[in-house]
Amino acid sequence: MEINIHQLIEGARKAKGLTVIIDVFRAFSVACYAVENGVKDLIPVGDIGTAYRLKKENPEFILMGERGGIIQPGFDYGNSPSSIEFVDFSGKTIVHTTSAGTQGIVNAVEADEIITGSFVNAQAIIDYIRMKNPAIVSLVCMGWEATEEADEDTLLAEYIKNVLEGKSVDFNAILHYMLNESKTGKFLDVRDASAPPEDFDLCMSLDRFHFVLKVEPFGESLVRLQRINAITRGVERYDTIKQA
Ligand SMILES: O=C(O)[C@H](CS(=O)(=O)O)OP(=O)(O)O
Repeated sequence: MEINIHQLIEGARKAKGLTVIIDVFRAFSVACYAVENGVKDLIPVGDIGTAYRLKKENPEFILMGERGGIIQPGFDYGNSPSSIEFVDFSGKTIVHTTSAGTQGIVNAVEADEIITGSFVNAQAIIDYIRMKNPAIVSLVCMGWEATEEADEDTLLAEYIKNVLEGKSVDFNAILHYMLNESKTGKFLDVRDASAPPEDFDLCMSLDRFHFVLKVEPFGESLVRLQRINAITRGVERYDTIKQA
């Protein structure tokens, strides 16, 4: 298995094989919280205009996401896991657009298969890659606004790669670095209310969820994130849970 780490939009465009689009702060952490809370269809889009159009055509849809980290006019939620941690989304459709994470999905045009990446489902991602055993794995770190590399995304990519290659990992050291040294780790502490400090803990909550989110076609031109549950952690058994 060849495992490559790529960065930012150009990295997403180069990604081949089984591709993990990584965005720890916060797109693919908040996506896991939304899916855990029962969302029926989670539709990632790159263009905010597409999000507004979908809402206009389907007023019952929920808009979630950000530009510059800030919730946008007409949006129901920003990109903050703490704002949705206890929201019941059963039966709902969410359209999600962000500056970095969802841009990676729409740019990974060479990938055979795309799943999302965050620490909250790291072990499930590792187990899923092992189960699929592809020739090439691409780990794409989306960074800040998809233009500047971010520590947390690169650290997750290295964590996944090291585990897959049988090397040791130390999540406590990662956490310590993110809390005390990383510029992007401190970022959440000083931001406005749309990125409250609680988001740090929720995004760095290792293996809180035992599913991966796989990108699959949805309708004529959209994609959605399909939940694939890990039945047994660390063992190569998976069950595909079709969303209702
Ligand atoms: O909302 C976030 O935390 C970030 C903000 S930024 O655009 O990367 O600065 O968005 P995301 O797409 O989740 O990285």
